[in-house]
Amino acid sequence: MNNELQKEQVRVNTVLDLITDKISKLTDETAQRRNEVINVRKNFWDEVKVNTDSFDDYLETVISLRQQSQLLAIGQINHKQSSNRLSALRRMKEVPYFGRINFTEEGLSETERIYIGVSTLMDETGENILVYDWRAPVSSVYYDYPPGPAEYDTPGGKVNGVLDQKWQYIIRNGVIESMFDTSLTIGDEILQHVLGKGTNKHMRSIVASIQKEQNQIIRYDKGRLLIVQGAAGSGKTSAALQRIAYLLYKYRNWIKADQIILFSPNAMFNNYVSRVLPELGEENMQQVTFQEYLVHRLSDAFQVEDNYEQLEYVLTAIDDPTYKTRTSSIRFKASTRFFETIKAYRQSLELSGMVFRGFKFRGKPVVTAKQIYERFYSTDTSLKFNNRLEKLTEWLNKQINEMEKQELKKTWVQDEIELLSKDDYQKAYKYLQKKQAKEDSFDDYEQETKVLGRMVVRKKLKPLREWVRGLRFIDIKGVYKQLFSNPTQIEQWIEGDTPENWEDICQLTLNMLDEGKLFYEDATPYLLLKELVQGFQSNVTIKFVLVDEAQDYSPFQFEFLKRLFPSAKMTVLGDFNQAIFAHASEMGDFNVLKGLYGPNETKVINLTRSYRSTKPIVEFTRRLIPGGNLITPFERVGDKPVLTQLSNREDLHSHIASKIEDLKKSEFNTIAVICKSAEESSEAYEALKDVEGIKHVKRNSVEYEQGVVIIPAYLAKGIEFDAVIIYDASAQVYGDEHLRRLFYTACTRAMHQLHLYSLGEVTPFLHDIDSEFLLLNQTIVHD
Ligand SMILES: Nc1ncnc2c1ncn2[C@@H]1O[C@H](COP(=O)(O)OP(=O)(O)OP(=O)(O)O)[C@@H](O)[C@H]1O
Repeated sequence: MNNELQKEQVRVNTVLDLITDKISKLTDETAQRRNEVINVRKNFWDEVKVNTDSFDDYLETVISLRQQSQLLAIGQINHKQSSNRLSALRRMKEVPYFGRINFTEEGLSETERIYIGVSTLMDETGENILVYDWRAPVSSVYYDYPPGPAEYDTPGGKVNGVLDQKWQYIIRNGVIESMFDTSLTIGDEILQHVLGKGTNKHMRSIVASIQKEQNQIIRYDKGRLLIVQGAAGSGKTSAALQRIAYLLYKYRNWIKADQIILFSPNAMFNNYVSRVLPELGEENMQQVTFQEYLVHRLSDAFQVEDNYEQLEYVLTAIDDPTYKTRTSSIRFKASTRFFETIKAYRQSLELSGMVFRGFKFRGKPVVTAKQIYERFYSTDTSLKFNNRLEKLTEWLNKQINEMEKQELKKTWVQDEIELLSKDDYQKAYKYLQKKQAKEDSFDDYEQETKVLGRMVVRKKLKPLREWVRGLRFIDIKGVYKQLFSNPTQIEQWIEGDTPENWEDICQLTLNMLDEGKLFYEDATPYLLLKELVQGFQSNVTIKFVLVDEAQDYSPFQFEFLKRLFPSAKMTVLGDFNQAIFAHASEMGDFNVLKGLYGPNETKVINLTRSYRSTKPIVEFTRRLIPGGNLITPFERVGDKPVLTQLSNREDLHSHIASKIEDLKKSEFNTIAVICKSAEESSEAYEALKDVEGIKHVKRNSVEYEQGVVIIPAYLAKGIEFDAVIIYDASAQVYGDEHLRRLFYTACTRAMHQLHLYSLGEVTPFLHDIDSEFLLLNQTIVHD
């Protein structure tokens, strides 16, 4: 052991002793606080005197209740703080820190050694920092600078200085396994160390090896919108999660984890990333999929198609007679042009065209749709649309009031009074007693009948009033349908030409709506139109929104998110080379998004270095896409991808099965057989189900499975596997140019090994790839 290492080990030992000591004290303290909370809970009602006889007694009861609740809340906060601190110390006991900088602040003569770890650690006096949290302002120097002049931002302004040395440590169980002077060594040993290992069941934090450009993403907090465009495996998701941890640290007094929301592609991905924040000592943010939100808002009116159902259709239903119509419809309905059309359509509703529903009471019309229409369009058009709707609501309520008076006189009311329950009579009696106290005299019987009658009628009218309050008299489905009911009328709202196959699109849409179904491509436009008409629902408590796999969202959906979260800053992360949905061509890059909050509020960061896969895999995958030469592989050795061409399905399955067995022997944690679609996955599973432990991942799978899985490419998005087998890379399966990005997405899931199989002629995507980058296992016929 060299001298420097020995000295550093001594420091590690001292720090660990201190941590052990703190853990032991804090364990007692936490237990004590826990007992305090339990005691308050147990004795809660003993300390509260419940007495509501007089107003003073009531007041006293409320005060003592409030005091007890406060005591409980304080106890719970104290307990949570000490138990959080305890978990942080326990984490530090394994790895107290991972980095160090020697930094000399301008104007000071002394060079300070700043050690960086997952959390702050003070010495016994509480005055000196032994370890700085990775999110502390000074820690950014570690991630941002090579030795030389350096600076960092603090709330009080910039601090300048000189970074003399930068060290990285690998500490396991309290022992320094290795330490590197990163200013001297070439390459990044920590990265090599981390990336060389196999996959984990859950994504891990990258705190010890955040790269400079990733650090920019993590710490950016200026404009409303941060756009991250990054190659496959460049650490977009990792940086997004570190960013959340950073925001929770920086704004710890202002925001809580549930004020941050991450939009992710599916439930399995949620499960895959669920450990990163707890590992960093933070609570998880809210995680949702856009689909979940759509279902939440629309499922009482429609059966909403799922985004993967739509994709599966696009991938497999080529022979369907309406295929062309449907795909044009998907592209058009996701476009900015359709968004503008909807806005223009909504504008036209100011003058005419709203669709209303009349309503009946006891089988007789109260107001007809025609009357509502006439009333609405007789209001002053200079008023705002929603004010006009308010006025209409008032008018409708008046109609109900009028009717209430008329109904009171009718015989059905008497019949209903007789059917009233004891409780109802009691209520009427109490009401009358109160009234009697105010008024000198009245006719008991007559009054009672009136009160009971009103009670009956009001109860019956309640649903109607709620109906009006919920603006259900607006037939939103009818308003949306109207947009498609006459194919030529779109000309008045659309800019430029009518979309391709428009007449057929209209018919297809109407058919679906009549069946009570909403295609995925219709869901956001429908919801947007609904909100443009009825007023927007918004959530102002959310302060940060992060959208991962953002290339799969349409500009429409972003517009929607912006309106839904008006107080939030947005981070959008994506890669257009992995845009796999049929509407993808509508947004070839994120430039459209610059208009969302305006260029001054928008920052774009590009990530071009790919960390997930070994160098030979990246050398291959980057050749699959245009502009792939801009992607730089991280220097990690490995085997070249291999292509095996087979002429019949039995051979294909036996080769894949034996490859899986070989890979299992290499002790890889995760091996994925990636298919084009769910349909192909089912086929592959049927043929390979005898492979021991093989699992079939479907749309509704929640757990990210280890071992061997068969999975459609679109579900494998965002996650990674030690070894990937492309089930069938033939021209038959990946013949169409629009599948290039899906194919690229599938191949880029591999960390260490990539094996491609092809049944017959190979996909044209591989034709131009030199055998230097893709080893051929069998003879391939090149065109
Ligand atoms: N700075 C880093 N240090 C260590 N590992 C890293 C770093 N950056 C990325 N990685 C690793 O690279 C892999 C890919 O990262 P991640 O999934 O975040 O990339 P991505 O850009 O979201 O990929 P994709 O778009 O393909 O889903 C992960 O295993 C991650 O841990």
